[in-house]
Amino acid sequence: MPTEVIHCAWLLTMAEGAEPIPDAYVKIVDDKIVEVGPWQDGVAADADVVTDARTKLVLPGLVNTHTHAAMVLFRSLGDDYPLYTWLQEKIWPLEANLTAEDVYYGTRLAINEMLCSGTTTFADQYFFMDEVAEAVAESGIRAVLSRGLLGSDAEVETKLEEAIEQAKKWKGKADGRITAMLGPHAPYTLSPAALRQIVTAARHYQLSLHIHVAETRDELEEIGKNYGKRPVAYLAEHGLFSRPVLMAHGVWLDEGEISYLAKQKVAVAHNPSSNMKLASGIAPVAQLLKAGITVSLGTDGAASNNRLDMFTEMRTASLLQKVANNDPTVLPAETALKMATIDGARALGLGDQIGSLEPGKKADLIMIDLEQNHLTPCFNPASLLVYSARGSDVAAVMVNGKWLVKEGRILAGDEEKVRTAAAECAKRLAQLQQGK
Ligand SMILES: N[C@@H](CCSC[C@H]1O[C@@H](n2cnc3c(=O)[nH]cnc32)[C@H](O)[C@@H]1O)C(=O)O
Ligand SMILES: [Zn+2]
Repeated sequence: MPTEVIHCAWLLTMAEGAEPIPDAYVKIVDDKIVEVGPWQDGVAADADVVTDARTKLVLPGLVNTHTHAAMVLFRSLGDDYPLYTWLQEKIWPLEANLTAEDVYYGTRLAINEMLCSGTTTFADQYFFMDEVAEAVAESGIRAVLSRGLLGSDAEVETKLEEAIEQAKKWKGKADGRITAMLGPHAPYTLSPAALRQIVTAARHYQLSLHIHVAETRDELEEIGKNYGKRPVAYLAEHGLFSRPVLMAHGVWLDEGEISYLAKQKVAVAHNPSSNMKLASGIAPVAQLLKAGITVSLGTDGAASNNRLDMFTEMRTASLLQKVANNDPTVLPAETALKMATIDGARALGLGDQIGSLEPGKKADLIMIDLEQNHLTPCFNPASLLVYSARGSDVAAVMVNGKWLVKEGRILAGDEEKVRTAAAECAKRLAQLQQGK
């Protein structure tokens, strides 16, 4: 059993009520954290490896709770449109030509981008889930995967069968780093019958649901026109909330819906950059938090962000709520950090395994290099992380007790190969689109 002790300048455990600890240590045995605390002589006496991080800040790995990883292939191919136009005219035609190989390399590229910017767990909703899972398994990252379900009832039936098989096949694989959910896409891409079928399957196989809800005003209007209801009521009518739900966006929610979602213990994945770029609106994050809802952060796909950098999302979430509420005390740095770590873990049903650095939890942690102009001085580590740091400040990343990034680079050493292969896939897809 290899034992590693990390000696760091600052430690943010993100444990309930814990303050940042200066001159601290983390002790790791195999894939788990066994001790944390202020550095003392002797704490590393039984260590096989002592990592000197006395110029670094250590915190839990960040949790990206909503993305479509392989969409990195479409980065910059459909900028500056509203959601429906973007999906129907730009993205879906591109996705129609995607192959399993494209999704594999796209996901590998996205994972490299995420790891290098401090994300250690991501929740994905895409297709070719076997290839997504292979990419996760090979890269060492942790993920909660769902196969997106949308289309005609017949299509959904086939995709649902596939999704159930894939969920069974991958659950707990890659040393327990992979878990699965079902991914009904959105209220406007599924019929009531399809929705009910997905919910029935989720109950039968005890799976949670990852779905886009109340993202745009257009969605509100369309669901209103078709069903005479708001999206949450429509989904509730078909039993969606009888399962644990990870709700992406939740931009257009009223007070009644917010208290209903709190009662149903729905977690909301807030994607501030995507919401701003598509001009979808401003999610009522301050109100959601006040209602006691678990609010986490996500990047959404790189075609609507266009980064997969959770530091950007922490900063943007905080600044956006301040200006929207005309109140600079709203969403302070500590809250943004919680959303990106422990609350992200809770939103994915992994709160007892990851999200904070506490004995018994998995060793998923990141290190920030403090010896940089824009990170000096360090009076308040949480503030520094949310308002000043960027993804590129991540020096090292450990997932499940294994170092995956050191000196800011992927240790596996195939970054360039993945980048070249993904760029080739993207080029082919863009050309196919143009040739139409
Ligand atoms: N097209 C696939 C399933 C797609 S899964 C996830 C879908 O979500 C789409 N998507 C990405 N970002 C957003 C968003 O912000 N709102 C709604 N859908 C999105 C994405 O393009 C993708 O089509 C099939 O044939 O089975
Ligand atoms: Zn999305």
